[in-house]
Amino acid sequence: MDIVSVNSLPYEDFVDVFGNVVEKCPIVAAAVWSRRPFSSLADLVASINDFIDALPESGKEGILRVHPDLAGRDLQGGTLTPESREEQGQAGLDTLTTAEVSRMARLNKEYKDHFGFPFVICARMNNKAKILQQLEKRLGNERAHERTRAIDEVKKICHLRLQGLVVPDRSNKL
Ligand SMILES: NC(=O)N[C@H]1NC(=O)NC1=O
Repeated sequence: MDIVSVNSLPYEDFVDVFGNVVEKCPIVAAAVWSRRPFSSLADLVASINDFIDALPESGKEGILRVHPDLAGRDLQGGTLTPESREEQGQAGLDTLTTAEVSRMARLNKEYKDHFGFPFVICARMNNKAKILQQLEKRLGNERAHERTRAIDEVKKICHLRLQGLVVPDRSNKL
């Protein structure tokens, strides 16, 4: 879809198409619809990022809390969103050894117990080794810093999901 078509979508269709660019947060798409027309894909990305940045810290933590664990119960039970399933698969999280699954589960729990939200990282920009390494490293961060770090990852995931939905603008190709 090009940006002209994006701008012509009624809000119901806009939310159907973009409702999961931020995992399980269709309210983000519903909110930014009123910021149309978008001049480009980059403008749509910026509008979503601005909306997220303007949320209170509790809202940002809410966004983090609806993310599924990496290599967690939803992956094993087949209840991930299609987007998350694809991303976790690309990072190799669906082919972990039993020992790796246990290690991931232990670290995910430790992280969640410590921060009160799940560990979030853009799986497609990483692989299982890097994800485990980052999980251990970020456990040592101060809470406010880590919340910002995790929201930055949400933005990266969102950007890649949007790139899969909106064709680049013609002006960018010239
Ligand atoms: N917990 C977590 O990071 N989940 C997300 N990461 C990603 O790339 N897709 C997700 O669902």
